[in-house]
Amino acid sequence: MSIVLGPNQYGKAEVRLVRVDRDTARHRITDLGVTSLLRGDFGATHESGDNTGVIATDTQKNTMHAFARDGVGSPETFLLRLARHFLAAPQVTGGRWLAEQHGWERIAVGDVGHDHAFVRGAAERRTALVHADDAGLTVLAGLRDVTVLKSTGSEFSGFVRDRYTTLPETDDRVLATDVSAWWRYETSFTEAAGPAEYDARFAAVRSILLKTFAELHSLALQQTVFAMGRAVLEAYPDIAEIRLSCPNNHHFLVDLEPFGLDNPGEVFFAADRPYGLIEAAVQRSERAGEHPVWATIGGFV
Ligand SMILES: O=c1[nH]c(=O)c2[nH]c(=O)[nH]c2[nH]1
Repeated sequence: MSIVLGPNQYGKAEVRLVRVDRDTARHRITDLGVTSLLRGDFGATHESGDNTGVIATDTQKNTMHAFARDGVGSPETFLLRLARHFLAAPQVTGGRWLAEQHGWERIAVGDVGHDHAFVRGAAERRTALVHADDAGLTVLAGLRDVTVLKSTGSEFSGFVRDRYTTLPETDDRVLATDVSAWWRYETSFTEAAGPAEYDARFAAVRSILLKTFAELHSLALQQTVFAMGRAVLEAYPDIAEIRLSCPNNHHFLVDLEPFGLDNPGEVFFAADRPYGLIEAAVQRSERAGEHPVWATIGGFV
C-alpha cells in the first residue's frame, strides 16, 4: 500500500477588498471578500516542498488588488477575470473563485443620499462563484441572509402526530427566515453577460424571491422555498437551477393567560435556536442531477 496525495486546492481566502469609484464627485463603493483557490499540478510542493510551480497565495491576493485598479465591475466578471488569469498558467487546471459583497448605502442628508458618506447595510450579502474544471467555467450567483418576515399569511397543519408531538396546528402564524440561495447560470448567459447584465439579473432574482415570499399564502416553509425557486426558473430559462437554504426563525406566541390577558397573535417570543432548516434544490426535470460545482460549496448552499 502506498500513500498518495488526493484532491487538493490552495489560495488566499477572504481578501477584504474595497474599491472606491471616484471618477465623479458622487463616489461608489464596492466591498468584497474574495477567495481564490487553485487546483492543478501541485504534487511537488506537497510531496517534497518543491515550489517551482506554486503561485504564492500572497501573489493571488496582490493580483486581486491590481485587477481592482481597473474597476471591479460585477463580482461575477471580477472572478471570471481572476479565473482566466490564473488558468493561463499551465500548472493550473482548475479552481474556485468566490466573492461575498457587503452593501453600503448612502447616508441620507435631507432627501438625498450623500456623495461620499455611506452606512453599511444589513447582514445580507451578494455572492458569486466561478468554478473551473476540465469541462470549463461555471458561474453561480447568490445571496446570503436576506432576512424576511410575514406577520400573517402562513399556516402549518396536517403534519404527523405521534407520541412525541406537542406542536399545535396553526392557521395563522409569523413566518420568518434568512434566505440564502445559489443559482447556476447556463453557459449561454455567461458567454454574453457583462457586469451590467450580472447586476441586473441579481436584482431581478432577488426581487422574485422576495415577491414570492410575500405573496404566497404559505402552508409550510417547504412550500414557500420551492415556490421561490420555481418562480426564478420560470422567469429565466438561462438559469439552470437554484438551491435555497432557509431557517425557520420561530416566533412563538407568548401565553399571556397567567396575566389575565389574551394574545390574539400580537406578542411573540422570537427564538434564535433551535430553528427549523429547510433546504431544497429546484431543477429542470430534463436536466436534474448533480452538477460538479455543488461539491465545491460547503454545506447545502
Ligand atoms: O413550515 C414548517 N415546516 C416544518 O416542517 C415544520 N416543523 C415545525 O415544527 N414547524 C414547521 N414549519
